[in-house]
Amino acid sequence: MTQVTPRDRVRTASRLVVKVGSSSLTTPNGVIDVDRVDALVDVLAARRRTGTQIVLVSSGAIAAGLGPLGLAARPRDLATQQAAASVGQGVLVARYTSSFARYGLRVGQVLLTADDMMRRSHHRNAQRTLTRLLELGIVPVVNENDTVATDEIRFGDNDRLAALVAHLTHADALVLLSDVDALYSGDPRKPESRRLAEIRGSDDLVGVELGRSGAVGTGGMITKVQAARIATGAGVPVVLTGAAHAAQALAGADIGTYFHPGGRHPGTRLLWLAHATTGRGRLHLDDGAVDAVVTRRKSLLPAGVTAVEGEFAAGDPVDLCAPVGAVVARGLVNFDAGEIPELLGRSTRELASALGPEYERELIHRDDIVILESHH
Ligand SMILES: Nc1ncnc2c1ncn2[C@@H]1O[C@H](COP(=O)(O)OP(=O)(O)O)[C@@H](O)[C@H]1O
Ligand SMILES: N[C@@H](CCC(=O)OP(=O)(O)O)C(=O)O
Repeated sequence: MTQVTPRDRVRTASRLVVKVGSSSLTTPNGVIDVDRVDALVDVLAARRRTGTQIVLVSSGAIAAGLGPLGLAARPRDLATQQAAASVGQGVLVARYTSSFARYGLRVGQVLLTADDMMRRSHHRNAQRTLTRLLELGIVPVVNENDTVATDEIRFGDNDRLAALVAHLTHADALVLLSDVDALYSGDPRKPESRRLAEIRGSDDLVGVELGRSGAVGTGGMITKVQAARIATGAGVPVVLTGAAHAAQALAGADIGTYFHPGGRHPGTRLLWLAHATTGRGRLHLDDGAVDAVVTRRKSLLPAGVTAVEGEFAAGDPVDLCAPVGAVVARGLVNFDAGEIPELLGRSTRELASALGPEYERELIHRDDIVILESHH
């Protein structure tokens, strides 16, 4: 009898998100490595044939645009990166389209921004589209919408985006494929570094050296571990391994690193906010407001705010600080920074009668607040 292992959750998953990094898809001179794309698609198509729904989160737009644009290395400036992504994304999706067509499968391109993951209305939109594509038997090929993303709002790496997509689509598992075959205790090129086969929680990561990436990738191990935290925090197990081991990883073999899922906790739409962004400004709360927001999970009203710092626009993430100054929560604010001073300390009813009914809304809706980990 075969033993049941945690990795059976990957082997038996009926919905999988698979993320593949730039370094696994392109050659160092900035063109798509057709053989490696085909090898990956062979594995995904085989799994698709067993009925598993697959969302492919694929990086590589910028890397695949370098060759066509005659660029020797990944450009530093955002505009040229965006130009490269614009050229490369088309090439990449064309390649996936023909590679999946060998198996009679179709792909659908989905380009997402951080906003699409954060804001309620956009979030539902993305969710609806992805779910419909899967129902139609299509393989969604997801990437960040690099051409419109600015430095501030950009993910920059697809690891965290993939974790959010896994949560959004209620995937059973997330598979992160890279050019390294596992998470190691230190730089994998050093002989003393050991493969970490399983991570059960943050304690297992104490002392692990998370380094930067190679030539074409962006996040290195830091963003992969962050992605694993986001996904496991939403109850989704994660396997991290090399793209060359994709078949074994999907079959639940003891390869790479398996991150055990935690219990699902509410508010995971905002995991991005907690893990992957910083506040664009700060709101200082009085004790009553801290209690309302953190303990009673209420919306933040202007009456409990004593001061505002920073330049931000309605919809931006801001940090919520306790009177002693510690950041206790983060939320998506409903007003521009410049509008807030005249609202401070005033009740919503008072504001509505003085300024008009549109000022009766909360400063931050409770669904748009995430309590930072140390304050749970
Ligand atoms: N502790 C570690 N364990 C494994 N790999 C690590 C570690 N620290 C840094 N790395 C580096 O992270 C790289 C993978 O990240 P990245 O280049 O961003 O990949 P991708 O393009 O697949 O997203 C590996 O090539 C490896 O050299
Ligand atoms: N959206 C970008 C992803 C950037 C990137 O290099 O990501 P990754 O290889 O996953 O670290 C692209 O397609 O080029």
